[in-house]
Amino acid sequence: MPASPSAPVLTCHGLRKTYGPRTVLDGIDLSVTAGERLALTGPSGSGKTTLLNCLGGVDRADAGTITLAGHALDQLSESALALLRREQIGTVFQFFHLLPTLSVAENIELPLQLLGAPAADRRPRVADLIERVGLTHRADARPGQLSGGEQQRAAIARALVHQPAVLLADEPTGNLDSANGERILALLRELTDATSTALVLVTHSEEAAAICHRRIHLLDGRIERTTTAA
Ligand SMILES: Nc1ncnc2c1ncn2[C@@H]1O[C@H](COP(=O)(O)OP(=O)(O)OP(=O)(O)O)[C@@H](O)[C@H]1O
Repeated sequence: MPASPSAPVLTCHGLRKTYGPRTVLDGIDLSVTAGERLALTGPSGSGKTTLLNCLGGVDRADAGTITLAGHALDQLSESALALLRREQIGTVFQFFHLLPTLSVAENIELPLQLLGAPAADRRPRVADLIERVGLTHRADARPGQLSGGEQQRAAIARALVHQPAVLLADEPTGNLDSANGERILALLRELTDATSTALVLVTHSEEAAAICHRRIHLLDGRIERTTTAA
């Protein structure tokens, strides 16, 4: 499964993050190209989620640089960073984080609304994504009426509807049984291939790491090893 040989869409150099006296990330360098899937693995507490949050601009690092779609995150104002995140990042979580009062279609449409896309542009994008994740027949349901696997499929559609450069996923199969987990992984692979979206995937699961082109294993906030899929 060759990744696109294009320029990196997300890089970090010398990333460092501390919480009080504790150094949680200690000099992380990585880069991801368009269409590439990168797994972040490592024991509990090794810094995976902290790294994902820094890469996504949710947390500010204490030192080092992060460049997303050509923009150095540490040089952006809060409002410019928020806009860049909205445009260039999609996020999938373990517990779905869909808004319970909105329908599946409305949840998926939300990123486009927040970006101010006209309704005429939003509708075909939403219809396309709902179909790709196999939820057309559930478009009007509320998230609470869906199974966990269906909620995660809706969350993936929401994460990709605005065509971000990077999809960040934190244990996306962690709350699913193995059959639903497999379906979610197949979907992530298929959709990131089809859209050339880079994926950074935090996981404890071998099956999830196996859909990735490369794996970075963290230990105590440092990269212990990097492996490339055969
Ligand atoms: N807001 C915070 N304040 C203080 N310490 C924090 C904070 N967030 C994370 N940490 C600490 O940073 C370390 C790394 O946490 P992180 O969540 O990144 O690990 P992880 O590798 O994702 O773990 P897991 O696999 O259990 O989710 C942990 O020791 C954690 O307790």
